[in-house]
Amino acid sequence: MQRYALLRSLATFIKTTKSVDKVRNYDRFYRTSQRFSTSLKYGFYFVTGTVVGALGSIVSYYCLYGDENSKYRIDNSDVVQMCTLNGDNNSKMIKLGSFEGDQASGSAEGGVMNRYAIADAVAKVAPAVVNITVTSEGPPSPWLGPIGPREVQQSSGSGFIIDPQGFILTNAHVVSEASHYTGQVTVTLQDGRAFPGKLHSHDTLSDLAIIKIDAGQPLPCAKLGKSRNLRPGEWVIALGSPLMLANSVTSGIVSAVQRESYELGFPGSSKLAFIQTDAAINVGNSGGPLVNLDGEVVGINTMKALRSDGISFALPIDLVKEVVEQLKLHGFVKRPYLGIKLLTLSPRVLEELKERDPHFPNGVNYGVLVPQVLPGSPADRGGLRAGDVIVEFDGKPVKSTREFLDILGYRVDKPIQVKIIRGERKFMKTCLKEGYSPPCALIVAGSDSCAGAGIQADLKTLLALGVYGTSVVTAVTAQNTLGVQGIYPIEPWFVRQQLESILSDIPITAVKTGMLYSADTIQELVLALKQYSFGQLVVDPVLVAKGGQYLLTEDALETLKKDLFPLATLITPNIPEVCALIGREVESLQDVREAAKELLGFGAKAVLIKGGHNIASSELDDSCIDILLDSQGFEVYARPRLHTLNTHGTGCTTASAICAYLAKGFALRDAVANAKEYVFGCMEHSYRIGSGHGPLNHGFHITCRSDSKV
Ligand SMILES: Nc1ncnc2c1ncn2[C@@H]1O[C@H](COP(=O)(O)OP(=O)(O)O)[C@@H](O)[C@H]1O
Ligand SMILES: Cc1ncc(COP(=O)(O)O)c(N)n1
Repeated sequence: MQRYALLRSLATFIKTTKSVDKVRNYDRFYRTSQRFSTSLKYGFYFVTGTVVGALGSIVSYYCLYGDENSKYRIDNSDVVQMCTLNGDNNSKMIKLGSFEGDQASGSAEGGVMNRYAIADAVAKVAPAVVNITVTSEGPPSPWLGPIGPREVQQSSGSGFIIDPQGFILTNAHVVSEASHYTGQVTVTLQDGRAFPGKLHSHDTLSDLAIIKIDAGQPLPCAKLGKSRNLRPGEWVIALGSPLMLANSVTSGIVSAVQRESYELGFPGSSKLAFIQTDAAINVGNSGGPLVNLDGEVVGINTMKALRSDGISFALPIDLVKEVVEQLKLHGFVKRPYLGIKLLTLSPRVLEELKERDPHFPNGVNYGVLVPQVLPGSPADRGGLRAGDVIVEFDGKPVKSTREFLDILGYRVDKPIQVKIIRGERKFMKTCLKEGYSPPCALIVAGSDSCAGAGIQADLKTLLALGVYGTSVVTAVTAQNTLGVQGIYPIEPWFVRQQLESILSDIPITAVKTGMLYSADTIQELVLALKQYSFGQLVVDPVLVAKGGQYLLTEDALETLKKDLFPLATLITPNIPEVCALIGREVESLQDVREAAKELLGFGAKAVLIKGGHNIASSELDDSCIDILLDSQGFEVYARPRLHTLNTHGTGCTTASAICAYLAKGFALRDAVANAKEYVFGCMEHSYRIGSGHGPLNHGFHITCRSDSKV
């Protein structure tokens, strides 16, 4: 009867608590996932929305050709044949891997699995597995508002003790969703003792959180194994509290060892690769351990696919260990940043590249291609260039982006040697692995007290697009949606002082200018730009506000054209500004094209004529057409005209959005296209504020609600 002993003791711990699911229910995000990955057959509920953020801009895959990692790695030879464990016959045994030591993989030669193999593994880890309940207040009653009683909400998930002093690991979503980290956490141990838990630290990107409890005595800990040793087909066990049933055990096999997050429809979070398992994982299992037959934790159960049985995902413990180390050290996770894009050179990709590009280096048989290096990034400073093929990273050969990312790891501020092939030559470069910091841009413009245009709009735009914005103020305006009531110019020498403060310290990769007000201020700006490196320059020649007030003195127009335009990557006049700059009217699209050619003559590399203002011609129908002229010729960007009064700051926002994309390393034409989409979204979701030309909604992707539409 021994085989049932553990099950009986487990049954005594099964408690029913009022609980809401905490396992990731992927169905809710099915549509979002589909947008990203049309090939996905299943719905997924992702770890957190923020996953698609910072890391994606750090090192991201070019998935044009797919990746060899995206193929299922299960291979028949890896799957161990099982016989049933039914009956009381101890002699019914199957051979399975020994999993001992630091071998890269278990082997069927090494050990024997008996009927208690799973129960024995469970016994080792079960005392460290906990149930986590979060109690929080629900939203205010729709009838009584803040004065009414609030419903008490409870949610529950799993976790496990990793330190005898009471540190417990779980998923961040177990403790965040219901409560935004403000609810009360209760941790119930396997023996039924319950303690209040405190959130020690969390990392939403990897969906991990550490909870601390004070039990007054050392607690049993789970032993952490190595996920890199896992093999498809290997037995694994999931422990936790599915559907409120605390101390539940399920088992299955590893279905895939490295299910990349982009395969699940989560682009950007390229560092995450999950263990896929068919062990039954249900709502409430989130944060619980996935364990090997040695009773060692190899993963954290994090999410499951709906519309299918037995497709669940766990965060690999090797990644978890690195995150936990940082969480314990700093309370947050510093992620290494190099600033490159990567493409695995699989045999198929190599063949295609060699066919397409006669200059592709002959000697390359494997490696990772660098299609883009972000300007000013650690990789750029280390000497990496677009087109390089990385063949060795930190002394280890690299054949895929996954191998590259695994070597990159989580530690920052460490120099790392990169062996590359460039053309027919091999080079060794050293890059410093730095913590991620966003690209930095500088805005030189006037302040708009109404905050729809000027410096305020520009900074909001940069923030919304993931760029760190700095500012030099040229003038302060008293302004609202009806017009500009007053202008207080900043002395040019003080504009210069602001410029020096920023350009001498912050690594600026793009500058945008708006209202410059006077010729003297333009001169100071030109001098500073000639003295410091600043990347790309977008000049929005702000001449007149929407209400008709002049934002540039008359004598400054010539200085703008003669001295500033020649330094510009792009100038972005609207139609009235074009007329003022070339001294004649434009009435048709043909006129606009002619004007663009003339404006390019002032020395900027490109000109974008913005089409928010109607021109006399009926050619435009009901569209807003912007026309770009650069060294490659004309490019047209068209969008339907939105019938809204909220156009305060459209020009500033367009130029600063282009500046943001340039700072992020986008090519000019892509920067313009993306900026146009962003401004359209800001306008489409703008609020009705003020009684004149209302501002845009620069944070529409954060605040967007159906009632926010005008
Ligand atoms: N009503 C509108 N509907 C859609 N897009 C618009 C509208 N008004 C302006 N835009 C777009 O906003 C950007 C800024 O253009 P514009 O309004 O001409 O600049 P400015 O604010 O300098 O006058 C352009 O991309 C333009 O096409
Ligand atoms: C300080 C300042 N700078 C620029 C503008 C132009 O605004 P728009 O983008 O609507 O042309 C403005 N109204 N105020």
